[in-house]
Amino acid sequence: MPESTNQPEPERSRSAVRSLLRLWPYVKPISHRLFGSAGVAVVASCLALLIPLVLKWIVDGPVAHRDPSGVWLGGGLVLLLGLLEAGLFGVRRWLVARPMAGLEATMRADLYHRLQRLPVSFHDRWGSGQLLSRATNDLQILRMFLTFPMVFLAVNTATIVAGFGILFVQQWSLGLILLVPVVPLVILCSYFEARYQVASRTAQDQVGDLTTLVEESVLGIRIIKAFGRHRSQAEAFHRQSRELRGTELRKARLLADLWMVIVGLPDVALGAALVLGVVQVADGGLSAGTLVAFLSTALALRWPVESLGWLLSFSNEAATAADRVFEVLDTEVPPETGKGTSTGTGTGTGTAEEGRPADGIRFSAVRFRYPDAPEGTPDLLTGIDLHIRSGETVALVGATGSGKTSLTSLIPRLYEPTGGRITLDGTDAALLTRSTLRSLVATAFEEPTLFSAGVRENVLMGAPGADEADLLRALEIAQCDFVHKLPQGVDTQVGEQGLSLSGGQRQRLALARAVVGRPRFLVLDDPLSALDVHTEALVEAALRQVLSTTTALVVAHRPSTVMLADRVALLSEGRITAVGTHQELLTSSAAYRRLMSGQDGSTPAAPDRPQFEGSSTR
Ligand SMILES: Nc1ncnc2c1ncn2[C@@H]1O[C@H](COP(=O)(O)OP(=O)(O)OP(=O)(O)O)[C@@H](O)[C@H]1O
Repeated sequence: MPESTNQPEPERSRSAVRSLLRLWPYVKPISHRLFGSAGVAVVASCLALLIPLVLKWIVDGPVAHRDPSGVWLGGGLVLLLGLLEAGLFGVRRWLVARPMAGLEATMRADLYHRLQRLPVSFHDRWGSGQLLSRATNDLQILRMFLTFPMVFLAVNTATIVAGFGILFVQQWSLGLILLVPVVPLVILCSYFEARYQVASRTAQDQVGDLTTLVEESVLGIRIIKAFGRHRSQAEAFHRQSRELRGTELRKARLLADLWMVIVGLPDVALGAALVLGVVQVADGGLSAGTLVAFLSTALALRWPVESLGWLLSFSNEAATAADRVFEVLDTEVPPETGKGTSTGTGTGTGTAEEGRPADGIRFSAVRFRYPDAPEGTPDLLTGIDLHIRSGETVALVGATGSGKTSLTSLIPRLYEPTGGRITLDGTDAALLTRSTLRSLVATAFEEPTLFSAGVRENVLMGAPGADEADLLRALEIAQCDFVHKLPQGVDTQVGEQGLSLSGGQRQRLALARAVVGRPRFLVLDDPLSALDVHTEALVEAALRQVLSTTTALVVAHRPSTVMLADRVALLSEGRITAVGTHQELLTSSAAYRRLMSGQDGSTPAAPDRPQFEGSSTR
C-alpha cells in the first residue's frame, strides 16, 4: 500500500501574507462582522490600558492624601473598567462565532464540489488522506485563525502602539528602555518564521499521509487480517507516526526558542526600567504614582507582546493550510466538452439527439495513455477500432494488464482519449457534456461499491429522476429479490455503516444501479468477478436480462462471461486484434484459444471449458 502521495511538490518558500490574502473572497461577505469584532477588541484592550492611569490617580491622589473615599471610588472605577473589558470580549466572540462557522462550511462545500468535479486522473495522483485532512484539519485551522489569531495580531499590535504612547507620555526615558528589544525581536521573529513555515508544511503533509495510511488500514482490514499483514502495517504506521512526532517536536523546539526570546528580552528591559524608575523616584524626579502607572502599563503590555510568538506561529500554520486548500481549489476542472471531431451527424451541442440512427458504440483509431504514466512509456492503447452494433453485447477479452478496464473507462470519459474518436449512436462522445454522456452510459465496476445509505438511495444513484416503479423494475432485472427480505426492505441501510451484503448481492445491486436509468449504453467491468458457483448463476441470470435491454461492452475474464456476449473482441498490445463470435475466434485466433485455455497465465478457464466449447453465444 502506498505510504506517500504523488501529488505535486508544493512550493516551499512563499509569503505567508500572500497565502492568507487569498482567503479574502471568503472573508469579504462577513468582513463587517470581522472588522466590527476587531474594533470591539481594540476598545476592550484600550480600556485595560486605562486601568494603570486610574492606579496612578489612586496612588498620587487618595493614597497620598489619606482619603479612603477616593480609594473606594478608584477601586470601583477599576472594577467597572475590568467588567467592561470582559463584556466587550464576550460581544466580540458573539459577533464572529456564527459567520466563521458559515465561512468554514462554505469553504468545505467549495472544496467538496471541486473534488467531485475533478477528473479521476486527479484522484489517482492524490492520496485520499491528503484530501481528507485538507477538508477537515486545514479548514478548521483556517477558521480558528480568522476567529482569533488574525484579529489579535491586529488588536495586539494596536494595543502595543497605544501602550507605548502612554508609556512615553508618562516617562519617555523609561519608555525608550522598553523599546530597545524591538529591533532584535523583529530580526529573530523573521528568522524563526522562515524555519517554522517549513516545519509546519512538513507536519501538515505528514498528517495527510498518516490519514491515508489509517484509512487504508481500516478499509483493507480484511486483507490485512487474511494475509497476516498486521506487523508490516503497524511498522509503517509507527514509522510515519515517529516522523510526524519528530516534526512536531522540531516545531515545539522552534516555538520554545521563540518564546524564550519574546518573553526574555522584554523582561530584561522591564527590569532595567524598574531599577532606573526606582532611582528616579528616590531622587524625586518621578512620582511614585507615575512609576506604578508606568509599570502597570508595561505589565499590561506583556500579554500582547508575548502572544505575538504564538500568533505568528499560528498564522504560519494557517498560511500553510490555505496553501494546501488552494492547491486543490486551484486545480483546473477539464472543460465539459473535449476536443472531439464532429461526425457528419454529430451535434456539437452537448446534447444527444433523440431519433438518431442507432449506430451503437464506435471506436475509431482511439489512443490512450494515463496522464501520470512515466515519461517515455508507450501509449497503452495505440489505435482501437471497434464497432459495437446497437443492441449488441460485445465481450472484451485480453491478457491481464492489456488495458481492458482502461478502454472501458474512456466511454463515460472517466479518462479522456489522447487520440481518435468514440461515437455513441453517431455523436462524438467528446462533444457531449459529461452529464448528458453519463445519462446515456451506465457503468458497473469490478468492485461494486455501495454507499452508507439505504438500498433505495444506492440504486437510484444511477438515475436521480427515477421513481419507485423504475427502482422495482431495476431490482427485478438485476435479480435482486433478496432486497425484499431485508429487515426494512429497500430502506435497509447497506454499505460501510449498514448491513453487510454478500459479494453476489453487492454485484447485483451494482447492476440494478447501472440499469435503473434505462441507459442506452452499458459498460460492465468483469461483473462476475470473484463469485461462487451458485451466486455466479444468479448474477449471470441477472446479466442476461440486463444485457437484453441495451448496447453493452463487457470486460470478461472468464469464459462464462464471454458466453453472455454476441461477439468477442480481443485486445492485445494496444489494439483490437480479432473480433468475432466465440466460436469464430476459437477457430481463427490462436491467441484467443491460448487466452481462453488459460495458457497465457492470465485467465483461468479450466472449470468453464466444457461450457464455452459449446456453440451457443447468447
Ligand atoms: N490510473 C492509472 N495510472 C497509470 N497507469 C495505470 C492506471 N491504471 C492502470 N494503469 C496501468 O495500465 C495498464 C492497464 O491496466 P488495466 O486495468 O486497464 O488492465 P486490464 O486489462 O483491465 O487488467 P486486468 O485484466 O488485470 O483487470 C496496467 O499496466 C496498469 O498498471
